[in-house]
Amino acid sequence: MSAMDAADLRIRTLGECRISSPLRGLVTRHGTTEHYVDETDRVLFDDTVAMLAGRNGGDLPSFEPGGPRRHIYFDPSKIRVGIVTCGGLCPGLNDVIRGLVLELTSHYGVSRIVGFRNGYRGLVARHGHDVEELTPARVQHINEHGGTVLGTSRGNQDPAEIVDCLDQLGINILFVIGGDGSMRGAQRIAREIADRDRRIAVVGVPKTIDNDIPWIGHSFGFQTAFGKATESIRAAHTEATAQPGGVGLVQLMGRHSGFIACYAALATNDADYVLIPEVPVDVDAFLPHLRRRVRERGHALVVVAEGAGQNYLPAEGTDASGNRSLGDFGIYLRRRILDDFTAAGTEINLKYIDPSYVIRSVPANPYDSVYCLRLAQAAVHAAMAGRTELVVGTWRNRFVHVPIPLAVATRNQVDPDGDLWMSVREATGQPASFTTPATDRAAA
Ligand SMILES: Nc1ncnc2c1ncn2[C@@H]1O[C@H](COP(=O)(O)OP(=O)(O)O)[C@@H](O)[C@H]1O
Ligand SMILES: O=P(O)(O)OC[C@H]1O[C@](O)(COP(=O)(O)O)[C@@H](O)[C@@H]1O
Repeated sequence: MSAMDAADLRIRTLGECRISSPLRGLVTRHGTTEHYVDETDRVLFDDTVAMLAGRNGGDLPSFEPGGPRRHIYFDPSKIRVGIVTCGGLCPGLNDVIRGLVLELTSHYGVSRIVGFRNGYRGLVARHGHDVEELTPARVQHINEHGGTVLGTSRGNQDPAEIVDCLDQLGINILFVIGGDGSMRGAQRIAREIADRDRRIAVVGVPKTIDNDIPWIGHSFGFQTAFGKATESIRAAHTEATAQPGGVGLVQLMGRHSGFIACYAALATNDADYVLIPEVPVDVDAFLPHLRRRVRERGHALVVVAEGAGQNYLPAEGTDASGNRSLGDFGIYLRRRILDDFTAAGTEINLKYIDPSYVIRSVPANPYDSVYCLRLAQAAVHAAMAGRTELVVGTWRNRFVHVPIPLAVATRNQVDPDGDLWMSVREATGQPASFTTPATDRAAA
C-alpha cells in the first residue's frame, strides 16, 4: 500500500452531535453507568500496520471504536434512511439488512427506511428509482433465506446521478453493503455529497465471501461459505478413497485470496494439496508430486482456489486481448492431471467437484448471523452520530470505524510466510511451493 494522506486515515463527520441519544436499555446491571463509547477512546494500529499505512513512527494512527454515542447528529424522527446491497452474493446479506432496520427502528425510533433494489442501479433515475419500504415486519424473517431481498448488481453507475437520487428522495443516511468495488463507489458518492455540501452520511458494511477486505478480522458469511465448501471436500475424499487411482479435485471460490480453500481444507483435514493464488504453482512441478502421492497412498485430494496458478496459466488461459484469464484453474488442472497420468501409464479415477455458487447463496449460519447483527448495530451507531465515508470493521477484537480510503487501499490475502499457510502445509504435508528451476529463474 502506498503511503496515505493523514486525512485519509481520519473519520469524517457531518457536524457536531447535539442531540441526546434516544437509545434505551443500555444502562448496565449496576444501574449507574450508561454504555456509551468514550469519545476519547482509540484502538491503536500496531507498528507493522502503521508502517504499511505510511505512518512510520511519530503520530501513530488509530481507529475510532464503534458503538453507541451519548450524543447523535441526526434527529431520528426527521430522517429517511436508504439501504443498498451491491456485488456478488454472500451469506448474511439479509441478516445485515434486517439488523440495520431493527436497530434503526427499535432503538433509535427511525421510521422511514427504504431499500434500493438491484444495487446502485436502484439509485439511478434512468433505471427508474427502484425502492421498497423496509419495516420491522418486512424484514422479520428474511434472515432465514440466502441472497438479498433487495437484489444486487454489478456495473458502474454515475455517483452524480446517485446523489441526485438521494436528494430527490430526501435520504439522510445511505448504508452500502458490498465489497471493495461497492466501497469505492460509496467513497465516490460520499465525495460527491461533500462537493455539494450536503449532510448525508454514507456508511459501509463490508461484504466479501473471499474474506479479502482488510481491517475486518474476517468478513461476514465467510464462515458459512467455507463450512458449506467442506461438504464438497468430504464428498471428493469419499470418492477418491473408494476406487483405485482415486483423485478428488475440488475448486472453490477465491479469485485473488485463498482463504476459503485454506479454511475448508483445514476444517476437513483430508486434503493432500491446497493451491491458492498467493502461492505460485508450476503445474509441471506439481504433477509428478501428485502422481507419486497417488502411487504411494492409492488416492489423493487436491483443493484449488479458482484464482490459483495465474502465475502459470499458458497461452490458452489468456483472453482475446492477451490478458491472463482469471478463475477456473481447476478446470485447466483437471485436464493436465488426466493427460499426465495417462501419458505416464498411471491409473486414475478423477472426480472433479466445483460447488461454485452453492457456497455463497445459502443463509448465514448462527455465528455469521450474530456477527452480521453486530456489524449492523455498529454501522447504525456510526451513521446516527454523523460519521461518514467509513466502513465498520473489527480490529484487535473491537468494532471500529475504518475510513473507506484505508479499507480499499489493500487486499486481504493469505500470507505465504504466515501462520495460516504454515497450518495448511502442516496439515497437507505439501512443500512450500511447486516450482522448477525454470520458474525459479523466471521469478528471480
Ligand atoms: N471504482 C468504482 N467506482 C465507482 N463505483 C464502483 C467502482 N467499482 C465498483 N463500483 C460499483 O460497485 C458495484 C459493485 O462492485 P463489484 O466490484 O462488482 O462488487 P464488490 O463490491 O462485491 O467488489 C458495481 O456494480 C459498481 O456500481
Ligand atoms: O460470478 P460472479 O457473480 O461475478 O462472482 C464470482 C466471484 O465473486 C467472488 O465470490 C468474490 O466476491 P466477493 O466480493 O464476495 O469477495 C469470487 O470468488 C468469484 O469468482
